[in-house]
Amino acid sequence: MICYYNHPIAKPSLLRAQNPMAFDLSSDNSVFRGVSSSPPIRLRDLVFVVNPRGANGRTGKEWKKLLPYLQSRLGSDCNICESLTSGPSHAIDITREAIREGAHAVIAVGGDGTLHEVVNGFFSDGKPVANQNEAVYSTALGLIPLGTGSDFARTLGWKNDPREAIERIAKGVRSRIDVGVISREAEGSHYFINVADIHLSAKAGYYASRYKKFGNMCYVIGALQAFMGHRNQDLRIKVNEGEWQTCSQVTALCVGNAKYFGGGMKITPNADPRSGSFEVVILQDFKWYDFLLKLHKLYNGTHLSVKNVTSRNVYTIEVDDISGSGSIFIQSDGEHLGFLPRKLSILPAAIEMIC
Ligand SMILES: Nc1ncnc2c1ncn2[C@@H]1O[C@H](COP(=O)(O)OP(=O)(O)OP(=O)(O)O)[C@@H](O)[C@H]1O
Repeated sequence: MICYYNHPIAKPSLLRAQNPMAFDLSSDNSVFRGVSSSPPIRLRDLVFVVNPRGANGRTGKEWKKLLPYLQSRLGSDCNICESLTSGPSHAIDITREAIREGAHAVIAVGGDGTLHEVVNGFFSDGKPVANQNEAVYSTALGLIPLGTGSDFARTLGWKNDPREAIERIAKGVRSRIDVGVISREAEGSHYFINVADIHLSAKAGYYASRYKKFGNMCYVIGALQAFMGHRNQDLRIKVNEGEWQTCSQVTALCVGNAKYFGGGMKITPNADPRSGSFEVVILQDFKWYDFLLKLHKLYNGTHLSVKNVTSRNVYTIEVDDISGSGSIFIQSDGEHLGFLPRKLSILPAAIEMIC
């Protein structure tokens, strides 16, 4: 059965079974019982958070076509709740509400931006969102990749095939997946599942978001625009709570929980979201022509052997903008987070994901 969940503020009651002929809602909100004398049937509540505007509207169209298949494949075991997002950040609210109501899984349907918002919805005020039904299970994250870039799916080796994604959801196998927690002075925590990055790449991402109608080319256009007026900056970093060290003339600093950003650029090729650590790749003293000459290496992940590119495996990293310029862009999974404050730290956290 399908329940529709299209309100700006998610309505808890819509998580329940809707067909009284088939199911009788028990006093226990989390259990649906058959009306016959058969033993209790536990249906999994799956909340699909769909960005109808993802991939220039393709996500919404594909989702409509997919829904009958989803219903036939999962409908006998699951309550399928569809929730269409109405705009940026809505997926965060829907996810928090669904977790509080005891959903078994919240499934992001769209691109990396939607996935990023759903991941952020797993947390609130710096803590994991708690299920208010005191259920013994925790809510898992799921993904049907239907966006422009699908960078996270790429890291896990998943094809952009929604039916394959539905098979994964049907099997329901869960794994622990890392997420990065960004903490800034005077700001709440922010979470990423792909890559958090600082300076040129973040500025490029900011401009790229204006050219989404050009598909993956938007990232190249954004990068070229970002180089205009760009200046490399000295930064200090502290990894694994060790000593502060200066990194001179930083072009970009990328913290990878997963391997890709920018629609297929393999920026942190050794990152693994199941490892409990991040790969930090730092590009130093790059000129605009270095970027053009080495672009293909950034895409295929062979840039680590290039001069002025370093990579290290870290558990935590702190970044200090010693210039105090306040003009260094930061982004988290492609979301523009403003400018680097004097201090920023990145730590690991984890959630369960249907893999
Ligand atoms: N109804 C909506 N209208 C406009 N924007 C929306 C709506 N719902 C969500 N969004 C925003 O759209 C952004 C991009 O969505 P999404 O990631 O699904 O697609 P994409 O940009 O095509 O894919 P990718 O991020 O993989 O490149 C999200 O970060 C979200 O803030």
